[in-house]
Amino acid sequence: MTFRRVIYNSISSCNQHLKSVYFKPREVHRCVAIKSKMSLNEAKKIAAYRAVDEWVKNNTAVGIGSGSTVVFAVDRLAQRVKEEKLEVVCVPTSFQARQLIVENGLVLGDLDRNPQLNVAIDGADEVDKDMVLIKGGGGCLLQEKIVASCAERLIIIADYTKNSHKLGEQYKKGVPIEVVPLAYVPIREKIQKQFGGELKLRMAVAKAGPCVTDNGNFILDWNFPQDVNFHWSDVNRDLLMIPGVVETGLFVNMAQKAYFGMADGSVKTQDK
Ligand SMILES: O=C[C@H](O)[C@H](O)[C@H](O)COP(=O)(O)O
Repeated sequence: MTFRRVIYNSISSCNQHLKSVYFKPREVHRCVAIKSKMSLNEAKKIAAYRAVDEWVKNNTAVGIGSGSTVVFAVDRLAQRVKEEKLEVVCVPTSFQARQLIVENGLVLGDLDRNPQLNVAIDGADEVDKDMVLIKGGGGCLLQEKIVASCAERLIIIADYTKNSHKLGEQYKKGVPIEVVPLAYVPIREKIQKQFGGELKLRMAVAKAGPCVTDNGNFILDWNFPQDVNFHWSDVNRDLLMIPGVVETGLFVNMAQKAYFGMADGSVKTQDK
């Protein structure tokens, strides 16, 4: 097995689609499984580039989100830092984000030294009409929410498949909920009883057993009932009251603006 194949196989037990952006287009063409993602990647790229161009200014601290769309944002940020000699400190939301910052030669910060960020730029699994987000499809919700809460603005970058009227319309994997491992069974039962739906312990892909987050926790993916009109702010608060729930992938009243890369090459924006 070649070194590149080992890397390809090892990318993310939690987030398979990251593979498509870690490999150059030339290599993507060779792999049938990720070839169909090309237009989505172009959509992610135009959204990410536009958001970085509009929101990252000189002498600022920027939260760097996680996932496949953020790869393009970091790429653009690195270009701008080089070309415009921008001074920007980047605070990561995951191990993946930390690696992206370091590998792109950007200045790595942390919340100890940069507790207040000018902006955080992050992806989302779904964005509804009220700008409520589902995040955590790649298992990075906890640090993402902390970093977003420290930023003056949370700017979302995504492709057109994330743009929904109602949560659950496009993203079918449910709301990720990060939980302390020893409590996952009682938490699963409590949520099922209180809200209905089904919760699945997220399993790792290239590892036996469950997906373990950067914080050493498990993830329950809550496939919530589609026929209930949830008030997401209340649901989020109630979920967080359950002992052992560390964080939810529901981001309510956090994002101010979303950029969606569209299939026709345009970028659609949505404001809170
Ligand atoms: O846990 C992962 C993060 O919340 C991502 O921002 C989210 O899953 C969107 O990722 P992507 O840009 O790969 O669609």
